Amino acid sequence: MLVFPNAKLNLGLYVTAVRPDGFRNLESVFVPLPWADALEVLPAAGPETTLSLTGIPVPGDPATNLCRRAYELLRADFELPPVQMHLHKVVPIGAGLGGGSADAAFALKALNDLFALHLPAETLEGYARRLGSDCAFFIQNKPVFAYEKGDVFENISLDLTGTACKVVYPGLHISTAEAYSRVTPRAPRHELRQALAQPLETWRDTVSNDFEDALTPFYPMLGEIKQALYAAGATYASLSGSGSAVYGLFPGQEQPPQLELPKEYLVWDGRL
Ligand SMILES: C[C@@](CO)(OP(=O)(O)O)[C@H](O)COP(=O)(O)OP(=O)(O)OC[C@H]1O[C@@H](n2ccc(N)nc2=O)[C@H](O)[C@@H]1O
Ligand SMILES: Nc1ncnc2c1ncn2[C@@H]1O[C@H](COP(=O)(O)OP(=O)(O)O)[C@@H](O)[C@H]1O
Repeated sequence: MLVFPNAKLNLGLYVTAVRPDGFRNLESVFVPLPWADALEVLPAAGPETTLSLTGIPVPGDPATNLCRRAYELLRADFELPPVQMHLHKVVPIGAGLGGGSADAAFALKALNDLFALHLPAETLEGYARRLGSDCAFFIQNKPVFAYEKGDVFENISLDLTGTACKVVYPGLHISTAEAYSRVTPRAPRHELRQALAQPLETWRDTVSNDFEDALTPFYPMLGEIKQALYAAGATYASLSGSGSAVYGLFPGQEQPPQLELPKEYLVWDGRL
């Protein structure tokens, strides 16, 4: 079975409180971004479960790769045969695009389908929450208002389908834990669902990401990319999640414009 774990963008992100478990409560809107890895999951030819990797190198021991952890989590509850998995990594890591979380969630969905476990979305979301705060979003993979740890969702009627978008990753791996440690929780600046219900032209003044304010003084390139996106005609631009990817939205355009950027930056151009 071949699946394509896609990334996500955060439209606005407020870090609102430290929780008793040490994690933070947040408020954000998550939308799928069609920049994707490729993940193949097959019954193993031999007795061992294996994971092979190509594409962007994934830091850490492959035994702790989130695809592998997704398999082990289900195997603890179901009689799964060994599998052979192959992940071709395309989405940059430590980018605020949720790429690792997507791999984990798509691995759960692929195993559910491959072995006809018939687990409903809510059950898969429960497993996904155990692998990471962002993971559960990718089970249903549709725009949602996310709160608590970013793993509880409310449906929203926001349709950005077809909107031209440019995502710029400056090659800077910001760990999520480091990013959270730099943010002081505070009350949301605006009611996010109300702000996003207004025309996209107004978002620049009302929709913000607390990580952007906290991280830009340490990484000025984040502010420079955002300014370049606005100078190129973006209607809205922001850091995604805890960074370091910055995106611009160009509604009404066929494709986002070309930008002069350092050669080492990774850029995704497309439509949502
Ligand atoms: C910031 C966000 C916003 O969408 O995305 P990314 O920038 O990573 O894509 C998410 O909250 C990232 O979720 P995820 O990447 O799954 O984080 P986890 O693996 O659960 O946690 C990594 C670390 O981040 C911190 N953490 C994470 C989530 C949360 N609600 N509060 C936290 O304090 C904790 O220090 C934790 O040890
Ligand atoms: N399949 C995977 N893809 C990406 N990262 C993975 C994967 N499996 C485990 N990881 C670990 O997760 C970390 C990425 O997490 P994070 O900084 O939250 O990035 P992201 O922006 O992709 O959510 C990496 O440092 C890596 O060690």
